[in-house]
Amino acid sequence: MTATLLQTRELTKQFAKNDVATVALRDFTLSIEEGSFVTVLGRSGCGKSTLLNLLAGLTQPSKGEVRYRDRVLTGPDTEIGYLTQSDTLMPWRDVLRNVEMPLEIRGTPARERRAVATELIGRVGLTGFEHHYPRELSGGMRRRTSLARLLAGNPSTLLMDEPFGALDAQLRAELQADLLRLWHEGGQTVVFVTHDIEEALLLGDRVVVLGKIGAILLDRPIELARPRNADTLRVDPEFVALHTELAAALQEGAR
Ligand SMILES: Nc1ncnc2c1ncn2[C@@H]1O[C@H](COP(=O)(O)OP(=O)(O)OP(=O)(O)O)[C@@H](O)[C@H]1O
Repeated sequence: MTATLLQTRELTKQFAKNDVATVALRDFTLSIEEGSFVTVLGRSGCGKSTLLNLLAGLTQPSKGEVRYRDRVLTGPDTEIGYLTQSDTLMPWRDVLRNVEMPLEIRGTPARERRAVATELIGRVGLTGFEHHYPRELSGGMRRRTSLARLLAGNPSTLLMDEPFGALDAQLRAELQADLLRLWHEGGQTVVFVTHDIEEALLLGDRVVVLGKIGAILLDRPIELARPRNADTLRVDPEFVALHTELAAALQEGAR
């Protein structure tokens, strides 16, 4: 039996700016099982990034709580890794030293952190680029470096906010495949935010569709066989039916 790892209870987040209040998320309740790959699908502005920031412990809820391994999350946790939409690589550090960062923070001895970082750089396909700086890399290579840095912290949970959104279709497909392989090898729990239906179906064990202020419009297990190949899936009747169902839910949420 799988255990619940991450749980939100009536999570609400309200922002105030110039005396105007915006509710980004209201009474959001969700349980995520350990080792699962959950994709969160929703249109722009529905509260996806707000949700991930709360799950990462980076912001505190206005109401409700996030529980991680059955304790209330009150701040960032080294077990929870977060890959944001934008690049947060240190421009003055080369690939190797960027990937070493989480290990450095933890006080891992230099020799060991070099070995771990070098291995991870290999796993994301960047061997040979250890001494390149972020400005000398393509967008896809920067994302791979960010992924390696995320894994260097050895988190058991990966929160990913549209991590491949800005990449061309081919690169995106490559990184999706890399991520699935790394997840398969590592067994982490993944919460992956996207606004792309195909991406949600290609990656997830379960798709949660959000409407306005984080209302759950649909929470659907995805039983498509793995490994999933985008080209063959597109003509798979089960995939087509799921795509139609998710598109309808998204449309409903826009009303
Ligand atoms: N720091 C903030 N201050 C004020 N309002 C905010 C803040 N962060 C988010 N919001 C508001 O909360 C709502 C949800 O924003 P959020 O970034 O979570 O949406 P999203 O679904 O991630 O959007 P996108 O897909 O475009 O990234 C929006 O109306 C946004 O303007």
